[in-house]
This record gives sequence, structure tokens and C-alpha cells, in this order.
Amino acid sequence: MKTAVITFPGSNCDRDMRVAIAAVTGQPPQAVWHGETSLPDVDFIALPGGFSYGDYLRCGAIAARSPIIPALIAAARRGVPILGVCNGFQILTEIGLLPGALMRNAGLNFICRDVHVRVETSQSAFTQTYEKGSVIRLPVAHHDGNYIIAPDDLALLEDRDRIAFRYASAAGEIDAHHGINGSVGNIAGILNEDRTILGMMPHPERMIEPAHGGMDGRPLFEGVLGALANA
Ligand SMILES: NC(=O)CC[C@H](N)C(=O)O
Repeated sequence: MKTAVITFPGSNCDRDMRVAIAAVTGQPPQAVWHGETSLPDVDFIALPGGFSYGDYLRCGAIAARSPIIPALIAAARRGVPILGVCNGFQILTEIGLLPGALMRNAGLNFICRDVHVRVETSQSAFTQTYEKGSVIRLPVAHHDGNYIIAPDDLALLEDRDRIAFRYASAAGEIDAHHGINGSVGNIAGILNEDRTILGMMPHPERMIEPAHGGMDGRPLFEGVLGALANA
């Protein structure tokens, strides 16, 4: 299986992402520099977390104008599964491949800790290995994770079962008290209309082996990469 991880100037989770994908597929992904204008022929693309271009303007706004982006959009149109984590999610919204935007955390602080999220749908390659309603623990590390979206677009996300994860209590309660950054509806991750693109603020690639203190992120990679292996 061929996979790729795109690195931007300021990405700092690209190695973690490559290690996670290699751990699940047994094959190292191709590292693609943002300055390339074409992508290798791959079955899966990941946009890692980090601080692309120092988070100037808005997080992900400059990266979204990188030379590689037209090739990424073309791959998205072909239905190649794309995972954007944290800064990768921010970049996907700035490109317009996912709706809404990530603003400064409501508390104006950088949040770096493990959080609980509830799996809101198992209807995607990314989330099929989780039971809907199950609560998993993943790390977050961001200052711009406050998800906003126009009310009509939010209704569309909800109607089409496109909310992948919400911040929750360990028992799965969803309310303002268990939000971490001000995101509308405690949203932590969303899918595109075709369910081939997932953007999420928590870091599944940092929870895939016992040494990480948990393995709740691993099923996500097993889901999407296993689905490809069986395709
Ligand atoms: N870990 C990350 O990807 C950080 C994302 C982003 N630059 C933020 O701080 O909001």
C-alpha cells in the first residue's frame, strides 16, 4: 500500500504520522515536501500537525497556498482518503476541502493534555473500527482548535452524520463543561460529504502503542488503512 505524508515548513508531527502509518501498514509512507507540485500515486494522504509558517495570518492559511495543494485537491476529487490532524485539519479548512474554521481557543491558552472524545459515527473508513458512542482518549496540543461553522452548514453536518468526534467526559457526556476550546457542539473532528476526508484536532498518531500511555488512536489507522488493503 502506498501512502504519503505532506510536510510544510513548521510541521512538527510529520515524523510521528509517518511512524504511525508505518506501524500499521508495515511500509514507510513517502515524505512529500509542500514545495512539490505533484503527489506520488498513493492510496492515502496525511497532513500532519504543527505550526506551518509559524501560524502567521491564521493557522494553515499560508500552507493552504503551497505548490502541492492543487495536487492534493485533485487527489481529493479522485476520492483518495485524506487525514488532517490538528494543523492538518486547519489546512484542510483553509483549502476549503472541509467546511468551517478553527479559531483561537476560547480560553486563549495553548491546551496540551489528553482529552476524551466520543465517536459520533462509525460510518467512515476512519471510524468504522470504533463503536458509535464509544469514548476514546487522545492527546491535544493546540491554541487554535475552536471550531466554528455557519448554522446552515452545521445543520448539514449533523443531518449527514458527518461529525466524527466530539469532546466529552470519560462517561461520554457532551456539554459545555466538557468542551475544551469553545468548539460549537464540542466538535473535535468532521468528515467531508463523501466521507473520504477526516479533519480532527486530537492526535491519533500519538496514541498507537503502549509506550504512548494508550492505544486509542490505532484503530483509526487500522480502519482506514485496513479498508484500503481490503479494497
Ligand atoms: N499540534 C498542532 O498541530 C498545533 C496546531 C496549531 N498550530 C495550533 O496551535 O492551533
